[in-house]
Amino acid sequence: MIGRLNHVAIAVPDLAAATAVYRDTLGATVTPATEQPEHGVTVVFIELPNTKIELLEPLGEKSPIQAFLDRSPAGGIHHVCYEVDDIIVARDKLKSEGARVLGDGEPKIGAHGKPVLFLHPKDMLGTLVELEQA
Ligand SMILES: CC[C@@H](C(=O)O)C(=O)SCCNC(=O)CCNC(=O)[C@H](O)C(C)(C)COP(=O)(O)OP(=O)(O)OC[C@H]1O[C@@H](n2cnc3c(N)ncnc32)[C@H](O)[C@@H]1OP(=O)(O)O
Ligand SMILES: [Co+2]
Repeated sequence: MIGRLNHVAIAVPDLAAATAVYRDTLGATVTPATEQPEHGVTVVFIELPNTKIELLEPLGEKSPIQAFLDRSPAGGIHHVCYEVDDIIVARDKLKSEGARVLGDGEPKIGAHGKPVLFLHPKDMLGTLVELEQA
């Protein structure tokens, strides 16, 4: 059911400093920072030849990544994002097999303008999984 690895996300306490590491130290191509108020994060994408790295900084009072950063103040790998052809078909199959879909269970529009959903890390081998419609 899952297809390409769309991105690996890293939660960071300081987005500008993290972007500089990828741009200046690692020599990668980076996108401008974009606020995603519906998701409670500000995002920079690092464009690699075969996938992307998504740097995430908390935005607003109720950011979903704040508790993660409280536990790991230096930051760390937060989620992986896989592409699926049909996010509703994928969601319903996963739910029927007992996986918990986070939030109200309905897709939101993600950073690439496509529908996304998140699966609880306790149902996915301790890893938060994002699904993005291809
Ligand atoms: C920019 C848009 C979009 C895109 O297009 O790419 C994005 O990527 S948005 C990214 C941010 N949005 C989200 O992460 C939404 C989904 N996440 C959530 O709803 C929450 O973060 C969460 C997964 C429910 C966790 O919230 P938290 O407040 O940390 O909950 P708990 O404290 O109850 O944690 C429960 C349990 O799970 C462990 N945990 C939490 N986060 C992670 C994680 N990222 N990876 C692995 N494990 C995680 C946490 O440690 C707890 O474990 P125990 O202590 O053993 O119970
Ligand atoms: Co993501």
